[in-house]
Amino acid sequence: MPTPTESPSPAPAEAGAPVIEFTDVEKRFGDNVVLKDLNFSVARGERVTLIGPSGSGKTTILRLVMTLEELTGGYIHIDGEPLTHQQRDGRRVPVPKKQQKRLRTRIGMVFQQFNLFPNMTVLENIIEAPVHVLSQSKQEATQKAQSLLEQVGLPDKADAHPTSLSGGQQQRVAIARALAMDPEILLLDEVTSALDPEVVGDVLNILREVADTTNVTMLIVTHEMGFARDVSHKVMMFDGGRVVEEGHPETIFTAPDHERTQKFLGAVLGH
Ligand SMILES: Nc1ncnc2c1ncn2[C@@H]1O[C@H](COP(=O)(O)OP(=O)(O)OP(=O)(O)O)[C@@H](O)[C@H]1O
Repeated sequence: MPTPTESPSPAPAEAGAPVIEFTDVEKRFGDNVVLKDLNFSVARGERVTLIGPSGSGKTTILRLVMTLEELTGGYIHIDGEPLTHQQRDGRRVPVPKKQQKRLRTRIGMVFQQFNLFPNMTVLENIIEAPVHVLSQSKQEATQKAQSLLEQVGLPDKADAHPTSLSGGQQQRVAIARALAMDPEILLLDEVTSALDPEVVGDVLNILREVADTTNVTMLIVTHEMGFARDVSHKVMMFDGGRVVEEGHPETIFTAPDHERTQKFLGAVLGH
């Protein structure tokens, strides 16, 4: 198990078919082409950090996987199944909504701004999807929620409302809510960017533990390069809507003579 100072070993070679696959993905907002002919794949259990200049489309990639944005070109496959569009008789057509919904239940996302339901208690936030989407009994979902609240260090907050919690506490609830669905894929979108510096470490340690103790596939957008280095098997750098560099974090973060890497690290670290 990696300690916080070690990088993880490469993802297992037997990982097999990709669990996330982008094929010729294009995303445009009006005339603004954000992603163009984007191709990459992520193996099962692999943890990949996306880095790149502001506006390069990192968040958009996560939101496309979560089906929060409409895919304007190309294909995304989850575990070999088309997520939003497929080819039929040489044409690109949408997949049935039911299929999209089913695949989506296997994906969890934690957002920069927590996105908890303010009118629900912490417990209600966590059990909402397991009960309504996975049809778990309320009792089963509540039991699991309690254990997740312990895992994130908030065992006595089940009845609290999100607004009465600090940012760090809200983010821990959001992590518990994502984990309550037992996701195969966890998307982390700058999850510490809205937090006070003194609580960032606590939240990252919870996520380190998730990385150490589960086989969940992770796509991570973060400015916390220490965290990225500790948990990622791979770092992918984006620019101009494409992957311009990828590699093991040790290679990417420590290549002193690599001009482009240094430029990107400078950009993300604000140097
Ligand atoms: N809902 C939207 N409507 C219009 N344009 C959008 C929308 N969401 C994102 N964009 C545009 O897409 C581009 C990529 O945004 P995105 O947030 O994915 O970049 P990012 O790499 O995550 O940036 P940052 O590091 O600053 O968070 C930007 O030009 C942004 O303005």
